[in-house]
Amino acid sequence: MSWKCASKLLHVNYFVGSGDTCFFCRIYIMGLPKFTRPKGGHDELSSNLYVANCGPAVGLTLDSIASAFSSYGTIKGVYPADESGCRVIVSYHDESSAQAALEALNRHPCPDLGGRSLHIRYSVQQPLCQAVATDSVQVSLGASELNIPGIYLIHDFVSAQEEEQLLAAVDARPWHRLAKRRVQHYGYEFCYDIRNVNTQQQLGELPSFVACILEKIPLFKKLDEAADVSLDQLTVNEYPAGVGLSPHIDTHSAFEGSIYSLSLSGPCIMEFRGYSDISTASVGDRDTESSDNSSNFVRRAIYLPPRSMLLLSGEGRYAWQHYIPHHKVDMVKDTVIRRGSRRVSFTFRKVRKGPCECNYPQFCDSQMFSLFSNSPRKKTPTPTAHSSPQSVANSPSRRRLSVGIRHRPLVQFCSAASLSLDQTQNLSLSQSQIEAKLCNITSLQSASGDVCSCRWGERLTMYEKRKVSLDIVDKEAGARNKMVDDVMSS
Ligand SMILES: O=C(O)CCC(=O)C(=O)O
Ligand SMILES: [Fe+2]
Repeated sequence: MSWKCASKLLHVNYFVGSGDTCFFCRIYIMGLPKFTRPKGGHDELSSNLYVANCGPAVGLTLDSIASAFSSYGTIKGVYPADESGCRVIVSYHDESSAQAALEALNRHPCPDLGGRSLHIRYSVQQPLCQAVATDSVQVSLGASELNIPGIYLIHDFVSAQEEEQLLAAVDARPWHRLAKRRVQHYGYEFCYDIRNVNTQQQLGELPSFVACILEKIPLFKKLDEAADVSLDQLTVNEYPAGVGLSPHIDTHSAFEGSIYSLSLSGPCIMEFRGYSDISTASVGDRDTESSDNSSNFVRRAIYLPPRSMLLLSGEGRYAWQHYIPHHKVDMVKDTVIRRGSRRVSFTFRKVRKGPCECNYPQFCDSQMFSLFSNSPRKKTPTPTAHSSPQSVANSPSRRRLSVGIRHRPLVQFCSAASLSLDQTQNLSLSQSQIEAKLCNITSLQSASGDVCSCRWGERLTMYEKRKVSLDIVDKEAGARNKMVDDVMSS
């Protein structure tokens, strides 16, 4: 029996049975039901057997196992029970065959399987709906089906041989361990605490082993006008099987428009979360690891097979969060896939030298300030909700009052000014002093252009939660304007 690989009809017939690994994708295709590991000491009679000490990892092919067990009845199939390679499910048409096999083979050396002693129990079938995450969203196989402006996917961007060489190259270099995954940085280091790069410290050119990828980036030129920018930052992520990535938008001020992400070794589902009404979203919502107001979001998902290259640009890059659900099993169309191996991604970006001037100021850390200033506004998507930041900014009585800047500028500010967070309380600085301290936050400006005081108040305790605000309050305007605050925190 052969099964079709879910990676888009390309790898047909590389499965000899359900549960095998696709030669190309290294994913398990589970076209048939999943079985639970039997619990407790009392096995319930079943037509399915859970057989331990048996499988490809101990030198037994699925075919040889099927042949040995077929002496006791007609077999429906033999499937890996998990990713170990040494536990399988043998499924019979009837319970009596399973019972006969269990009695004959359990804990006895099995001559047809090299004398190996098997540990056999009855196994129960798990309903398909339990095998797949229940919160799943329909997964697209291509970018046009995904239908998010600015997101493109090219399959087979690198060859299998290039993939092997790329993996060998990074595996020969030191990994930096994060909580759930390992990373390597080239060009510039990406600092996860401030979600930005340290532009003062260049690590060097991108390594020569990625030349084969950089050469092909202009292939995207037809799709994305920014495709010929010279990319200078690379983050390599290694995700163990089933490990994902939290929702985020890559910091606007850190990187220029286009972001390229090459998937290697294993597949994943990447999900995207956009606001159903983009105008009501704000910069504070860029990173929502803990909050999940799902009714405001539109969710989409795309299947990223190994060797595919994803491009995030335009709206998809600036206004949609992307993330990888922590799933070991996903549903792609009507096929259940299991993430059976690590996934290694190469994410290429171009470090931004000036402020971001995108058309999505709601999500832009460079432009957050100007939402509240008198300066002429750039073209932005028209807001409709009357309580949106834009409408506040455009209302004369609300101008020149307050600005909220999240997390990264505050940390940058404190470290540049050699201040502890406590010292920022009631600190008085001129606008130019602040600008100078804030390094590359060149868009920072006071609405009135006067002396500002950096106030640091009740939100200090939220610092740990990365939701901190630095409020730069125009002194002339006096106390913070409550309405602006309300909008900021809504
Ligand atoms: O692993 C990936 O493909 C995405 C990585 C990513 O989004 C990031 O590093 O910001
Ligand atoms: Fe990202």
